[in-house]
Amino acid sequence: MRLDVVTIFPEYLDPLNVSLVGKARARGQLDVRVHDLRAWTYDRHNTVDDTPYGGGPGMVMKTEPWGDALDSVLADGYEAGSHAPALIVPTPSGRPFTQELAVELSERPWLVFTPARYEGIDRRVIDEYATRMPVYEVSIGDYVLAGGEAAVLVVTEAVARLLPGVLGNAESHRDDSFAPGAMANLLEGPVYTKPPEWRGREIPDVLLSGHHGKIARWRRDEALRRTAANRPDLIETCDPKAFDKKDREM
Ligand SMILES: CN1CCC[C@H](Cn2ccc3ccc(-c4n[nH]c(N)c4C#N)cc32)C1
Repeated sequence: MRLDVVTIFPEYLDPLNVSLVGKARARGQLDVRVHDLRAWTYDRHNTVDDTPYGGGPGMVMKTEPWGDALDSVLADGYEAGSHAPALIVPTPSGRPFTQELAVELSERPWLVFTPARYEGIDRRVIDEYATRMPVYEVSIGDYVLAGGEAAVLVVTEAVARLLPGVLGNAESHRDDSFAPGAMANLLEGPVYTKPPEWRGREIPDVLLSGHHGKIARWRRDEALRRTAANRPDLIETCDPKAFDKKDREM
């Protein structure tokens, strides 16, 4: 998979050099290219913004730098293979970014991110590229950030960990929250490791029992309890029949 990011803060994407994404890049599983939008400005001040038509607060990012930047990035054609790019536009007015959408994006060969700043990008840029490729306007949550770069980090990590070979078996995303199956749409339960006693706090006996069926049932019950407490909205989306089937397997 290839990821391109066009931004006025390229250094904001430095975390893509470390940890899971950094390792995937080093192994050649991920090709990440970060571009400074100001490289496509030609005035003395490297201007990327201007006042909004119709008035209002803040500034709007100009069409020309974005158009020149995206044309340049897309011209690569990704070795002119059958690599259809998709544009990923972080915005508070976008569709919620979910695990389901992460799975959908992880199946695409090429993602081009356009994290904006100020009050966003002149709408004509999105409309222009929507004539050429799929555009995903996504929001990472119901709060307002100052720009889209944090969303690029979030989406990239959520997508990269789903790519084949990026997570080792030990870190499998099989039991992820929101992954399909009996644990679908359930939050993770509590986790424990050595020492067996810490400041008078011990490990739940079932986890020391070695009885895999009981452990699996306990973990599911804990996930249900935590989901009911923190995300009751997800409870209705669970498939109770999946639990019966899972119980029969335990
Ligand atoms: C007051 N104005 C309102 C419009 C947005 C302005 C800041 N901004 C400019 C570009 C941009 C991109 C994403 C986000 C963002 N905020 N919250 C999320 N979940 C996001 C996501 N993905 C925010 C952004 C601030």
